[in-house]
Amino acid sequence: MNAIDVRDLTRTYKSGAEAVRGISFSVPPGQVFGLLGTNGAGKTSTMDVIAGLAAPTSGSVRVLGHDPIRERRAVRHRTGVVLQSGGLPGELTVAEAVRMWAGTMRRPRPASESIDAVDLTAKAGVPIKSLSGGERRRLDLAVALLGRPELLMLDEPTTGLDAESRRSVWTLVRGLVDGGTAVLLTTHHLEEAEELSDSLAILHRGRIVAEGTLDEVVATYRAEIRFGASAGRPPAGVLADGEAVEIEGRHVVIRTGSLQRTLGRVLYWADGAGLALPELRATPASLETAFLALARGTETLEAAS
Ligand SMILES: Nc1ncnc2c1ncn2[C@@H]1O[C@H](COP(=O)(O)OP(=O)(O)OP(=O)(O)O)[C@@H](O)[C@H]1O
Repeated sequence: MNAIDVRDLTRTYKSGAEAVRGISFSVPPGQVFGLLGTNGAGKTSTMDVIAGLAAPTSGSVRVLGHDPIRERRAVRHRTGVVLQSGGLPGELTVAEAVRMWAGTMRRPRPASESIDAVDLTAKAGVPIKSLSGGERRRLDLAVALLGRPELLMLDEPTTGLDAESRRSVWTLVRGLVDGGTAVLLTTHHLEEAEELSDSLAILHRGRIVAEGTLDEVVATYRAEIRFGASAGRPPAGVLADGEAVEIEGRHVVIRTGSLQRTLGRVLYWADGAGLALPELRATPASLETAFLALARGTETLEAAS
């Protein structure tokens, strides 16, 4: 059974804002599903429905086979959630807060084990209000881990964490996933999505615009060759159909579905013309390329062909 099944989900706010406009995806056990997107794309609106905090406007959501609102009791003990606003009382110490949460669970891990898993043992006696932003984020994660969840929902879990803490959270998440936990992850850190996601979807204005494994998503975007505009555009015949050439600022930019072939042609042209291509750079497609293409409103290769 899938940890999450989302079918034709929409969510419209009272203001009329259509935050989610008909999305479907599934997350099997033991996998990380990355939900990515531009600001306001609908990630948090989707996560809230899956976490049982809001009802869908239409469509259906199943979490571990259950309706996350109507069958909340069946779901609550089997899931862990890290949302953007962790709401633990600031007067309590780290250890007190984690023990308090453990008291509400059926078979919690020992509080010290959860605290240790997020490297907060040295801060166990410190009041939450004195923690740094990154330490609070790790405390939220410690609480989410307490119930040995089958599904972890992580909404931007490493925002505000330094590079070392971020990596230790990644290692922790991968360890849980190797043990069979499913993870729904939203993040603005593309490196994090690349590092953790077994599959991912990119949301844009409430719709999924790209979905699949990292390789599948990236393969639908174009690689880029760029060099100084002083060299001029390659003449007709150098590039194949469907390869776009533009002048962007001081650079000639060529976007292509076949980096090796196009680069070969460009270099052959430049050699023949006795041109040195200033600041030549060839960049394969990546999640970053995909995002920049979204921001520019550029079509994917599939849509363009
Ligand atoms: N409570 C609300 N009332 C009305 N509109 C809302 C509400 N919450 C979010 N929205 C709108 O819904 C859309 C999606 O917002 P959402 O927070 O789900 O996006 P997001 O992908 O999580 O964004 P970000 O990356 O900026 O956190 C946005 O246009 C936002 O303005």
